[in-house]
Amino acid sequence: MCTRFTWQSPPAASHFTFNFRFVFFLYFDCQWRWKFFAFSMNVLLKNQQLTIPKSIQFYLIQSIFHLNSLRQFRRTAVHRRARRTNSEDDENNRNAESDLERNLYLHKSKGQHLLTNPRVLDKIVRISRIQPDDTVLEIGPGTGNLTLRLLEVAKKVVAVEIDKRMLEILRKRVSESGRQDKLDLLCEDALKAKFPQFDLVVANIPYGISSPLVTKLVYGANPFRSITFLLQKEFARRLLADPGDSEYNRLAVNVKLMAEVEFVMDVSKRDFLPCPKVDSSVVIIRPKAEIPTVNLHEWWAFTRACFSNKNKTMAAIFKQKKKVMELFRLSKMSGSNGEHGITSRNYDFAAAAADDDEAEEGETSHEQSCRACSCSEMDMCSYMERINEVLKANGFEGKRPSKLSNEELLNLLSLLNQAGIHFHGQTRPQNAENEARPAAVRR
Ligand SMILES: C[S@@+](CC[C@H](N)C(=O)[O-])C[C@H]1O[C@@H](n2cnc3c(N)ncnc32)[C@H](O)[C@@H]1O
Repeated sequence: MCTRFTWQSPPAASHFTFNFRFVFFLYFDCQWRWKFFAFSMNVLLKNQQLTIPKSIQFYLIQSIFHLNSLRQFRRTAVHRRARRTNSEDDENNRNAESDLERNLYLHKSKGQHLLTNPRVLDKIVRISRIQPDDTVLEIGPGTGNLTLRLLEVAKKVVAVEIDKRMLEILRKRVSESGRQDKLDLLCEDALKAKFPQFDLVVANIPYGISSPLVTKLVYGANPFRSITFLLQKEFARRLLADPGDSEYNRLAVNVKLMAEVEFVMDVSKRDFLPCPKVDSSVVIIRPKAEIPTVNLHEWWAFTRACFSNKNKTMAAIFKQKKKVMELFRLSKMSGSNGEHGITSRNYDFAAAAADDDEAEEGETSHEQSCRACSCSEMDMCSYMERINEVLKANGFEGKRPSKLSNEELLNLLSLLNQAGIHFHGQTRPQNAENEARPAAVRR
């Protein structure tokens, strides 16, 4: 049996529906969701045969006009604000933008959002306190909106850019300014490049490489005075987080060991071309005057173990058989790595940071650990027991990594090391000469 569907004409249009259609047409130049909303309301009210008093109809029409003009006003204001600057800035930005329109397709995958607000650019340069004899490292110069300003105040700028098309535009703009002798350009991936000596870093970086790049600089071999970075707002908040904050995480812990992070300002997404989906923040990272004496490989492995479950208690973290087995495997494995001579100089912390971002999502499987570990069940149990004894004896059992300060974490690591528990085989006493040394020094 089949049911026949017959179309029945809708009830005669009431006075209201006529007016509501008018409202619908007023919305015609608005976004699709408003159109959809107006259309659904029209159908709904028509089928219900509802009538709405004339005063409310009038009010509705008025609000739509009001909304439209507000939106228009906001668009104009943002546009005007982005352009408000002195004439030279205007000229430079216009040239770059017209170059872009003619030649460039901006790749979101490479984080190509150019900072166009001159007031923000000026402030970034001002707060970086660049001296006339400084060499500045800039990662991702793009078309050079920031580079041109850096060249005005620094002795030299070393710019590392992955996109050749950007470099062409940058070269052209810099030679027009007559400062090409002060600029060294490297067409490379900043994560793989070997940076020459520099005094400080100032950059609006591609947000996709924030974590390994910060790690590479803070744990790298180049001493620096400060790093001024424009970062995604959420990432900046994570860097700035303190123990107990919901954003507190392993990256903050590792960076805070070596450096201090200071918030400078938030930057609206409307200050970029093209406009990204997220807001940004400027932060300054300065190396600590005194860095605790700790083996960085050991610290790295320890914080990795703690922060993969940062809200569990320490006892719960180190009771997970899979986790402890993984630790035991790593400590054995890196013991053998010592023969290959991993030292702070050649250990790639940036690559490890990139790996860790993924590792926090999923760990090695139980079977993988067992296979790689090749240890007896008894060895493993005694390792686990020793960890738990130290936690209990020193009151760390019920504490959560996300609430512990770096001092407390350092203390716990030292207690565990004293009890013969190492998270990275290379750090055992016989390899003490491999002690990792931080590159960050205050100058
Ligand atoms: C957010 S844009 C900043 C552009 C410019 N500094 C500005 O503020 O207008 C990031 C720039 O970094 C470049 N970039 C992306 N990934 C990179 C990488 N791995 N190494 C070096 N540069 C990279 C992009 O091509 C782009 O020009």
